[in-house]
Amino acid sequence: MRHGAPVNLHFDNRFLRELPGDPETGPRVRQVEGALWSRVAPTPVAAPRLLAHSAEMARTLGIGEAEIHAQRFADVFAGNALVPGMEPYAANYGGHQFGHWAGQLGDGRAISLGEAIAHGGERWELQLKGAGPTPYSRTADGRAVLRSSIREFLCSEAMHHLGVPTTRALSLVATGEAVVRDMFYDGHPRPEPGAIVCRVAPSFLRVGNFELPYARNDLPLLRQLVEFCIRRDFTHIEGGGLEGAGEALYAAWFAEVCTRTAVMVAHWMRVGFVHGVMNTDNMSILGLTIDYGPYGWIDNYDPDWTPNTTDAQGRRYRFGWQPKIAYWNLTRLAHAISPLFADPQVLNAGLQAYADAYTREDRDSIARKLGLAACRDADVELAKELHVLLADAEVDMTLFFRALADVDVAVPTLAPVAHAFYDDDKREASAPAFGDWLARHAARVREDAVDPAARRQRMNAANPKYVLRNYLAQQAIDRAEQGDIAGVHELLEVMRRPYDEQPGREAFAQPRPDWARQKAGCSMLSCSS
Ligand SMILES: Nc1ncnc2c1ncn2[C@@H]1O[C@H](COP(=O)(O)OP(=O)(O)OP(=O)(O)O)[C@@H](O)[C@H]1O
Ligand SMILES: [Mg+2]
Repeated sequence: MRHGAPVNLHFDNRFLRELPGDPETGPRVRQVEGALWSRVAPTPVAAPRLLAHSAEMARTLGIGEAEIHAQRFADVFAGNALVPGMEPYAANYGGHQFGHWAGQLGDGRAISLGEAIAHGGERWELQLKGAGPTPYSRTADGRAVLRSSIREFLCSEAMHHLGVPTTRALSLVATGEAVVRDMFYDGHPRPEPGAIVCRVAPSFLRVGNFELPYARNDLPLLRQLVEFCIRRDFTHIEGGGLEGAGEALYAAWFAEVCTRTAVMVAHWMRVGFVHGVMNTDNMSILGLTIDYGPYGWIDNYDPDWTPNTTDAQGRRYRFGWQPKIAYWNLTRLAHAISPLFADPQVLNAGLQAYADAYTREDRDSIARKLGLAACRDADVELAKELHVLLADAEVDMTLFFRALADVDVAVPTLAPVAHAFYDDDKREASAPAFGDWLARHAARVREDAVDPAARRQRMNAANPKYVLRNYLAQQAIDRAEQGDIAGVHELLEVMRRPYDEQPGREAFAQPRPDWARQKAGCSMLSCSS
């Protein structure tokens, strides 16, 4: 591995310094006990080539444009070279997958490079996804394919610009190597181009990091991790007069994890995002959206929809269940940390904080999406009735809410939202019901006596014009697989300003075309990535 300093970053690797690690280094697959991480270097790839980067993320890290376009940048973020201060490792975690305890999982293809300290002093962990085998790779290859890397790269940044708490993406690098995948697990493996995304977040700690020491009854390790997480990632709690307060501090921390998770999920529901694999190993302790695998975006409003074909049977991770699944995941975390409490009942306050925060955020979303000054109890019912109508009549969620601002509340009609319907017959059949709902909504809006321009602005800031529709991402992927990366750049550009009207870019704010209804990648995704 080559060393050098092309990319100017300063590292302070507290996770490695302050927490116990695995004495063995390298990728030999193994159970790792008594340790929270294992040193392992990325496996170099044949021909690193930068395909795309996030200008915002690079700026935040203090990486200049000239550095980005040097070959050295692609080498570093493909795992072929290290910047001084980088100390690659894989984290050790477990998880509940589809409701069942799965034992040790860990970073099987993610390799953290270190904790970069930005100019403002913020801490940003840099992590390569697809960087080669680690002790946690089990039977898999440690790699990622281009299609899934494009999806992770674009969605991380799209979510950020939508105001949804998320891990970020700095770069997308082609490896010049093929990766063999059986996309639908149907016995048809084929070679696909490989790629690596460099993800960025203040921390990649997950619920599963806490569950594993609990499952192994390693309480000292569990306590060390909780204390470290508070000290490093929740400094405001630590400084809040609870120093050394043990259980009270832990309980305050748990409640904040719960609150942040509620905020995150409420945003998902606001923008129509379906995560697809809400296993506890994919739940960030910081309340960030993590692991952009078989995720999808709601086209026609359907609370029962999941894009994940691996979950087609029970549809555990369907859109409408996300709030309760997140709650269940938090009960797993509560369980995991319960041995640290003389009376674990205190953790119920944290779970209650989840419920309260979700209700609060959801009501805030309702008010903003419907253009109301504040959400009253009756408005929650109004929103529920709308959801039923949208689902029954097969109406596009994004288009409908965006167009709702165009309905004249003095004389409400269906015309401004008519283009959001996928089916003409269903539109005709549901017109009276929608007419009735729009009339009641308009009457409710009039009660607020808010300036129409201000109301419109507020609605537009909650109802995005542009989301990363599944078929749009797939079109960019199809082009990229043919060697044309421009579609990825174009989508990234559009998704940088999702709430703005962007004249000339109307093609990105259309209903899902018919051909995309049942096409792989557009409505169905497996975990094969
Ligand atoms: N190609 C692979 N090689 C090795 N391990 C893998 C691979 N794909 C997934 N895993 C591992 O399988 C487990 C569950 O996979 P999941 O699909 O949730 O994660 P992921 O997409 O790889 O990563 P992340 O959660 O880091 O975004 C994790 O331990 C993950 O590291
Ligand atoms: Mg994962």
